[in-house]
Amino acid sequence: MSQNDLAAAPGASEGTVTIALAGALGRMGQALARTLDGRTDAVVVARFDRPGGLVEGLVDRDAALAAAEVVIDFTVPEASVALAEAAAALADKDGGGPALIIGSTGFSDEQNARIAAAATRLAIVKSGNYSLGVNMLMGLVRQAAAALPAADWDVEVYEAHHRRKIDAPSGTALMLAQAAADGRGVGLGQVADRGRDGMTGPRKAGAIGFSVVRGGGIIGEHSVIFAGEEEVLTLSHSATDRGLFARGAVAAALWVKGRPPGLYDMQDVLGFEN
Ligand SMILES: NC(=O)C1=CN([C@@H]2O[C@H](COP(=O)(O)OP(=O)(O)OC[C@H]3O[C@@H](n4cnc5c(N)ncnc54)[C@H](OP(=O)(O)O)[C@@H]3O)[C@@H](O)[C@H]2O)C=CC1
Ligand SMILES: O=C(O)C1=N[C@H](C(=O)O)C[C@H](O)C1
Repeated sequence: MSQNDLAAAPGASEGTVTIALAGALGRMGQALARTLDGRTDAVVVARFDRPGGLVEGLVDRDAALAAAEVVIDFTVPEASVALAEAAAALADKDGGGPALIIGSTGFSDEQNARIAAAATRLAIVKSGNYSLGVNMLMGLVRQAAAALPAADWDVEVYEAHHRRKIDAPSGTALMLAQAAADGRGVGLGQVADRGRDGMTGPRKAGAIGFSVVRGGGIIGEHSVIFAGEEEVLTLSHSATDRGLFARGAVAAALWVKGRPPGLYDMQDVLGFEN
């Protein structure tokens, strides 16, 4: 498929954001295709997935980068980093190239740094969760963590996902823990307790603990538990359909078009104060 064919995709027009889907064959790629089906404000002009093997309707990554104004990427960390660096190279070459919406999770610190470097050259929105509810929950968690003294209230983050998820804790759990750490004015790296097993001894003062469940088809459950000696406050979110994340990612794609280079998140898209 040539760039001209792509530009002539049904529904594409001046007031439309043209979108390429990375990870098109995956669960989120398919949810995005369903969400975008029939829309005229955001139109899919290219789809791609893991290289190798010809699948009808897919193009290669570089053709997709050349064709779209925004790439929505729900894949794996190494693919997202490679995509960001390829898009940054295009931006360097002729000031063109698409903006990115990155939904993948499970990044290492080194991978996050490479995406941040790419974002000095193009606009990237990156979030571990594109739902309105989770982004609202982050503010509530920050507020509760700031108000409840760490000496009396222990923070635990619980998450549950389907049996096919490959990273843990989830990107959302890490974002919620970060919000709690921000509320307390501490570094998450210093207080995170990511695995308990055996004779652990008593709970470390000030720790933010994680619990991870994997099973069946659970779409995404998250709770932040504030446990006091005589009362427990739990702030929770349940996702019941992946279309939720897809709609949020499309809203981010509409928002990012024409933005200057920078690393944005869903809080920026929603206009929430950080
Ligand atoms: N931020 C958010 O709101 C959300 C984030 N996610 C995250 O999105 C990611 C994807 O989730 P999900 O759709 O469930 O996972 P899937 O495994 O169903 O889909 C990922 C797809 O990406 C493909 N892929 C792998 N490598 C490449 C590559 N180099 N180039 C292009 N495509 C590639 C995979 O191919 P193959 O199967 O051959 O490996 C697969 O088709 C996960 O990290 C998940 O945690 C999920 C939901 C919401
Ligand atoms: O892998 C998933 O499915 C999901 N991943 C994201 C995460 O890691 O937080 C978001 C959502 O919970 C679904």
